Amino acid sequence: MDLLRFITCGSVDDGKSTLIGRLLYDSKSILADQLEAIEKASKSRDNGEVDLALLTDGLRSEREQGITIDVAYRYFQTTARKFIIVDAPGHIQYTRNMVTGASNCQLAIVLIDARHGVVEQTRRHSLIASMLGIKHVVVAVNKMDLVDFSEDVFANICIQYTELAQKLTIPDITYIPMSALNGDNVVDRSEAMPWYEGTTLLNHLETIEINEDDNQTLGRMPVQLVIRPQTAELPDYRGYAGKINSGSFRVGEAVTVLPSGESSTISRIETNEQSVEEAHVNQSVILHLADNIDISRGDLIVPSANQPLLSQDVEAMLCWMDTKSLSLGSKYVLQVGTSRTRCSVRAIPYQLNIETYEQIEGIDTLKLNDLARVVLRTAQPVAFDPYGQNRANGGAILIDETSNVTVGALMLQH
Ligand SMILES: Nc1nc2c(ncn2[C@@H]2O[C@H](COP(=O)(O)OP(=O)(O)OP(=O)(O)O)[C@@H](O)[C@H]2O)c(=O)[nH]1
Repeated sequence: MDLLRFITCGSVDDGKSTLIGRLLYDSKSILADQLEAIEKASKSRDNGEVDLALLTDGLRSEREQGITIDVAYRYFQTTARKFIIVDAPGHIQYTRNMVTGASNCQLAIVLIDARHGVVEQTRRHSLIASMLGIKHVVVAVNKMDLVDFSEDVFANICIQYTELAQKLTIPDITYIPMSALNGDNVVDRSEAMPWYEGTTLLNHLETIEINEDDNQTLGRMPVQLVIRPQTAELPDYRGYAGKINSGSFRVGEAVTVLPSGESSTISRIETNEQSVEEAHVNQSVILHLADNIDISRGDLIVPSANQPLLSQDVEAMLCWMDTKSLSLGSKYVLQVGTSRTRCSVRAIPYQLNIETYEQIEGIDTLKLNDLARVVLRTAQPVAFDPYGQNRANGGAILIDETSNVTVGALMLQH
């Protein structure tokens, strides 16, 4: 059964927690004891109805403050698919959490309160989803019950969003009018909106085609470990273990090891202690090469016929995640896959205004949650693909050398 990982984002009070609760409740993914606990907790509230947001608001501090403060993950499953919900908080200061949560999602649900239409947060979340290469966005127009289930209100919001999306790169956008509170169009079709001919949210999540999103053509395997037992039984054993990030590899294929550029052919592929002829994306394998070449952790094995970029000058979109600002000229460690190298920030061509998408030039420092284009110079050449072509080998992080803290997320470009 395949897995869909999606993120939910919206402003505070758009109904994110209620929507997730409704999805779990109506798809019968809640355990009986959880339900009982929620029913009890709800009774002490105003009207005694089951408060679905309680299901979702897992963190104690969240309940104390009444807002979501960190990324939370929830799992559920239907007969069609397994799901991981990444629940990102709505607050402006938590852009970095959304970047963290969304980086490996295939789909984003952008919640819009039908009464308010597209707001600042809609622009911000959509920009981040687009930057992170999320191909599928569901615009969930929620609280339709508060606008009399009006088709006009829904249509206007679709127009507003389409306009915004023209400045972004989101290939697939689906609009669904719903009421998370009442359950309209979440799992069950709404009777209150007969004018809506589309599918329900859950049905959309269950049926959307995602397999083609994984990059099938660019074989990339970052070496995690060189295995050389050098025991009496296995005197010559030498394998390179790692997880295939994208594409596939087969026995007999000519490969190149980066950054050294040395070449060989694959002589054997092991997975689960079996030899296989071919291995694919997301499989953990041990590759054996016909020639003895110098390979260590952090190297990237790629097909000789289809190599990534290799450069010491790297451009990227950056989300700055540290409370300490970034300034021009600062030095960090750049990590791509398993490879690490030192780098300095050579230039900040522009910062992105997250609401208007304008490029602001002449910037020399970046604050927490800022998004900007940066130019880095690295100590060692870095092997990478442009993020837009291959998320798996085009995403990177910046690490502060002294604290070892991740301070930035990068989408590498040409
Ligand atoms: N009328 C109506 N109210 C809704 C609907 N969905 C959510 N609400 C209400 O809106 C309020 C906010 O809902 P939440 O689910 O807590 O909002 P949220 O977006 O998760 O907020 P945070 O997680 O704190 O960022 C609650 O009072 C919900 O009952 C809806 O479809 N219709």
